[in-house]
Amino acid sequence: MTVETAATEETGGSDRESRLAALGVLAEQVRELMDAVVLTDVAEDEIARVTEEVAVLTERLRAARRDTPLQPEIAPDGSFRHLGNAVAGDCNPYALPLKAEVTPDGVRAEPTFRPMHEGPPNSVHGGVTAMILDHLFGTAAAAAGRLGMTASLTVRYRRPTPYGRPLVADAAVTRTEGRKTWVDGRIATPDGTVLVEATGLFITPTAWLPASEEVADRV
Ligand SMILES: CCCCC/C=C\C/C=C\C/C=C\C/C=C\CCCC(=O)SCCNC(=O)CCNC(=O)[C@H](O)C(C)(C)COP(=O)(O)OP(=O)(O)OC[C@H]1O[C@@H](n2cnc3c(N)ncnc32)[C@H](O)[C@@H]1OP(=O)(O)O
Repeated sequence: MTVETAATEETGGSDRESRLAALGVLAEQVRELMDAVVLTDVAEDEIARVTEEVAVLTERLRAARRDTPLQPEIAPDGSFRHLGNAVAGDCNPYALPLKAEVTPDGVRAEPTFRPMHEGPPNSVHGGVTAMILDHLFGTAAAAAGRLGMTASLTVRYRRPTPYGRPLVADAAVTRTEGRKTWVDGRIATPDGTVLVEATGLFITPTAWLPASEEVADRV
């Protein structure tokens, strides 16, 4: 696997960056739209009118399209980014997007879930929290120079996870063996009450071994 480097200033990189920033703003607006859909209580005829308008906007965006979402790349500032990713991608409305920071122990994030992530009444779907931990764990492995695919993820749900308020998530590599990397982590409230905890096994595909070293310092 190779990770492309985003275009430089000389090759029109700033135009591309400006477009990507605009796409990020659009994606965030669509997240607002998704929450508005799950919470709306407007009348049926208004729902029908809004649906028509959204259909028109969908066709406008389809006027020019790529074959895939934006792929992993090295940003102009040298950091790794995957703007089309379903968890961390700024340009993917499905993404939270998760912002992970590397710490001396592993990685850390402050996710805030949204009403659209509803699972059990008034709390976040367990598949969504598992997905966030999966990605955070992959980031911890990558930051340790061990970029991998999830081979298994064991999740323990301790308390219902609320949406609408900032939580704390962290992850750290606990063991390595050849191409295998084990990661532990959790999502908790800011005062330390554990909501979800998990253990993951990540395996570095042989083809990813060179990219693994390249990406480590850029996470
Ligand atoms: C995803 C983003 C990629 C972008 C990368 C670019 C830059 C990244 C920078 C930062 C990244 C930040 C975060 C994102 C990273 C990841 C987070 C999201 C991760 C995902 O969302 S990812 C999707 C779900 N994931 C899959 O879609 C995997 C499908 N699967 C496979 O692709 C293969 O299955 C694979 C590669 C797992 C193994 O394939 P392989 O051929 O390399 O392995 P092989 O068979 O040789 O086995 C070698 C040894 O592992 C043992 N072993 C194998 N599988 C095992 C299992 N499941 N459980 C327990 N042990 C297992 C064997 O028993 C043997 O053990 P032993 O050596 O002891 O005998």
